[in-house]
Amino acid sequence: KVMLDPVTRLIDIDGVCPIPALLPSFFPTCRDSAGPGPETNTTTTPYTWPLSTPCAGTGPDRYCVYSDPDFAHGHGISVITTPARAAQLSRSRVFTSASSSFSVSASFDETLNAPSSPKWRVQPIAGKGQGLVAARALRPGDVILRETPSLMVDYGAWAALSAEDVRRLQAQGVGSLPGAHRVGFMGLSTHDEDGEGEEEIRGEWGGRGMNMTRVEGVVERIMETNAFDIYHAGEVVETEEEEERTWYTVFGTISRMNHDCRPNADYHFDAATLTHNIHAIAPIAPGEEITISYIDNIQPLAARQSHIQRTWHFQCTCAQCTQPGSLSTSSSYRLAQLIALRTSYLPLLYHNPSPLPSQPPSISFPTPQQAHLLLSLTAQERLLGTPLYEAHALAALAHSASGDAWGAVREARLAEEWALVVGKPGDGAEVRDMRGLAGDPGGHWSWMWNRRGRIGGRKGGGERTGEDEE
Ligand SMILES: C[S@@+](CC[C@H](N)C(=O)[O-])C[C@H]1O[C@@H](n2cnc3c(N)ncnc32)[C@H](O)[C@@H]1O
Repeated sequence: KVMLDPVTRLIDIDGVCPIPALLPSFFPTCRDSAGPGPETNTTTTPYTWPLSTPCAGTGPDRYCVYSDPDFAHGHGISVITTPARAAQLSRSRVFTSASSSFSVSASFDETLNAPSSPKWRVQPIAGKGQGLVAARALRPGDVILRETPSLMVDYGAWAALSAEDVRRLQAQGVGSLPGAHRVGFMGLSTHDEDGEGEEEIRGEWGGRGMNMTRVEGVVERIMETNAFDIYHAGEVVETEEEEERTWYTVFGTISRMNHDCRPNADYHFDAATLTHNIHAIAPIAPGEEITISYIDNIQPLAARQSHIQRTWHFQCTCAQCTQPGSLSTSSSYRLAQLIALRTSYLPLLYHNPSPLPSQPPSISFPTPQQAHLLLSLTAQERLLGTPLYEAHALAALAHSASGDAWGAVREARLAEEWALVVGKPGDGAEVRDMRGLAGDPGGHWSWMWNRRGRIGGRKGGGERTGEDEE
């Protein structure tokens, strides 16, 4: 039974937890109807969502707000999803293992009236609203900021529910965050098409003076302006399809970071700790703005600008977008070549099922010359971080495939370095593969692949025969 309360406009499920988001302390017994999931190992303890209403929809299309105000040492989190997926999420390590609990690296600075840390602060940036600025010198690879989500919305909600229901659940999710977190969320930017600008709603949430329809609209625009797509948040899933599902996610402080087509920081989401991680990919001086790219920045100027305008409604004026005409033309020729090379050879790195193949793939390797052109174009375009890792990794494979051990070692070491700078795990597949190639080129799966390919696909690093000779 799902009912809409005519006064509160909230959904009442079976008369349980009628308005928990507004009065959490009055409903301490509200429990996730999905119940705790099975323990994944002996060191974990079952987890139940302290709050799990309101809901909308029925059957498999039933979506609820799951909230935990104590999550991440009192930072709090709200999640909108189905009971089944909430149960999958509640089985992940971050919820079941005390050692995985994480403290958000920001604290609130009363003088600045904004969150801050020894590494960064939030402050006004000319022409961009607020932004993040380095509080001290940062080097490539430094972790600048780690943060758990404020609100995560399962993309399935938009297919299953009406837009009004999604809006209502989103506002409820925000209402269930702890007070300071909620105020911070409501202060996030809502730059939208109508040029309405920022709106702030402070004060008593759900109080009589609060117009909930307006709040729902503001929360929706905050989501549109600030959300990241997160693929797989660590849920304990059973199928690959389930793992592919996406979360529309806002982070209280990371959402303050502005865009640059050639940013000095990059991000990656760590599902094991449910944290978004921001890393420096260039040296950043104290007082310099810390930026990320909102888009795939290896695109021509017009495509970058139209994506930014369409989604975030601002004209990108970063250095890359405002080069003098002749430099901009050169850049577009370079980008066209860069994109062609990446399209041909990047699948070599991201070959399924593992990020780097343990089985030699059927696709072709670049020649060392092509790989070095790709590296040079990447550097000429001032692309750092992931594109540079990818270019060095392809160059390492190209040298290895053609039997040049010294070139392979040099490029594999650089690829390993850039993989670590952008936050790829030290024991992850990408780093292990490059470390393995640098340590023992002759034992790597790619060694002499071009030669082996030419003599009929003989696999393995067996002894060379007369056939191998040129
Ligand atoms: C995710 S928010 C970033 C934080 C925001 N500046 C604030 O004050 O909270 C995205 C919005 O910031 C502004 N913004 C981000 N990058 C910008 C840039 N390079 N130039 C101008 N405005 C920018 C745009 O209004 C955009 O819609």
